[in-house]
Amino acid sequence: MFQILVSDSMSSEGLKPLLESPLVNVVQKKVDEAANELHIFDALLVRSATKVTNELMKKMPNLKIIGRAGVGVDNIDINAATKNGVVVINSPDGNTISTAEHTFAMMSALMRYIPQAYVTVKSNEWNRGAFVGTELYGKTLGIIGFGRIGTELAKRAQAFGMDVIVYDPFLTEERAHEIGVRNHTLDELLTAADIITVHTPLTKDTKGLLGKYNIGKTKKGVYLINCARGGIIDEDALVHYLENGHVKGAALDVFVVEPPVNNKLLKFSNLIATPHLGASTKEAQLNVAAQVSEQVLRFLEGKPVASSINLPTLSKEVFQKIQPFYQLAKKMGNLSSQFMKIPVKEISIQYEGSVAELETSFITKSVLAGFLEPRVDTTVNEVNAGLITKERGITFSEKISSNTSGYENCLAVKVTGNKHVFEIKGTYIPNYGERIIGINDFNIDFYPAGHLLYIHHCDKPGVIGRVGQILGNHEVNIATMQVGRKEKGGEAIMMLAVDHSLDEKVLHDLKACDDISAVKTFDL
Ligand SMILES: NC(=O)c1ccc[n+]([C@@H]2O[C@H](COP(=O)([O-])OP(=O)(O)OC[C@H]3O[C@@H](n4cnc5c(N)ncnc54)[C@H](O)[C@@H]3O)[C@@H](O)[C@H]2O)c1
Ligand SMILES: O=C(O)CC[C@@H](O)C(=O)O
Repeated sequence: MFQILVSDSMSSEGLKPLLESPLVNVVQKKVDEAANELHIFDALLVRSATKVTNELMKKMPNLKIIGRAGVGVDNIDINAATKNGVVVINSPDGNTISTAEHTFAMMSALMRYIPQAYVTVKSNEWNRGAFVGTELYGKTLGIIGFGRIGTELAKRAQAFGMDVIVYDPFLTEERAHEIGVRNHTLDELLTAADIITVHTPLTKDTKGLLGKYNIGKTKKGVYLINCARGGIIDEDALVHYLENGHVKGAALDVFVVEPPVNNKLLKFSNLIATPHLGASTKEAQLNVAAQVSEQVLRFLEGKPVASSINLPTLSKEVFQKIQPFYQLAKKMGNLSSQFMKIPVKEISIQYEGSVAELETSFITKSVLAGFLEPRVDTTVNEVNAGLITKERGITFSEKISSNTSGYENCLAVKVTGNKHVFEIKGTYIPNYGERIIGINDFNIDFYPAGHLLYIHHCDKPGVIGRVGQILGNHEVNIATMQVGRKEKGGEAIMMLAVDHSLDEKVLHDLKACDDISAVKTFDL
């Protein structure tokens, strides 16, 4: 019989599939309370309170699967789970509606001073003049991050007669059109919206997305809402703009540190807050617990699971053969995504030579996982990449090519957006490693790892020297440098590996250089 530890509070209705199964025994205890019996458990079910660290996993040698009843897996050390051979699953859409509704409730409460007014009535005050609110009707709601929750929120706001504009660099026009919203640039949204709400994952691109500079571009009197992850709205910047009155009010369900300790934001009467309650409804808790219970049971019965976010489902032997290509594919997908920071409609992958004889569908999923990684909240892997790609309105295809590029094996990825196409080619050379051998029409040869700097320039004497000079002036050390061109004196590209990530000032100086038409950086 399998032993299951449920360490955070979960809906017992949702846990029914496990509680009623003759295959498993369910123990509902906090990890600390189960300290002496941790070694017996095959599965661990958590919400966000239990921190699943490598140390905890080491105390659970029988552990096979961790089920997260919710979306974010930031409380689980996924890398350690993968290394320890533990599958991690989550329930990506079980709490979407609840979180969208909570955001809507926060917006209404914010604009009508409901929490502030409630406190005064309970203190026997009757001060109607102090709480003159603002209608939602006719206001422009700016949604940053238009995934599952952003979409549900938009539908509700439209029903209230709000004008909804969105910013999501990965949203396709078709999908925006389907839901009846307009996708804008971030600057357009910031200057046009009366209320701005964020629904992105917390990534290196979204951390502090609404910081001092960007909030400074918003309308005076703007309202800001964060029911996604603490830190997407920079907390110090928000203090600054609440203090000077530029931001009229803010609503937060999430904080950088939870529970917040000595947080200056809490002193503002025009800031309303809830203790991470987005997913706290009976329905959401039932959904997420039921989804996770069913998947855990399937897994323990040896059946495939749908929402695994870390481990592949191949046999060890097959996996070993494709592992080098799997890593190359992931990096190529990731580079494509970083090159094309715009909506994408289609991804096609072409296989040539010996790689074409392997299990290419798995390598394709690895390209997709690498592509999605910078764009989504949960860890994407070969198990869920296809599904998430389709959910994002992106089609994908693979083809075996009879081309001969001169390499023993070659992988080509083509990413198509509305106006732009990006192509990248790679190969794996045994005992030598992964190489990127083509970018768009340029032949090049570099190792895809670390901090990379890409420059599109004119093939003229002195350009490479000026690049070296600028990097030197900024104390940036160049590890390697490769150049590719189509013809003498024409367009050319260079790819440099540098010792650390580059800041805006370096990029600014490079972009200001004559004969340089594009500069991009990548961290792999
Ligand atoms: N408060 C809560 O209790 C609660 C509950 C559920 C989810 N969440 C959080 O809400 C967030 C959104 O969840 P979801 O299920 O809608 O996720 P999702 O993955 O469906 O949507 C996220 C969207 O953000 C977009 N995005 C990524 N990077 C971006 C960027 N730099 N700029 C603009 N958009 C960007 C993606 O394209 C995607 O469309 C997550 O952080 C999740 O953890 C909070
Ligand atoms: O467990 C919770 O209530 C929080 C869930 C939420 O933040 C999520 O990411 O799904």
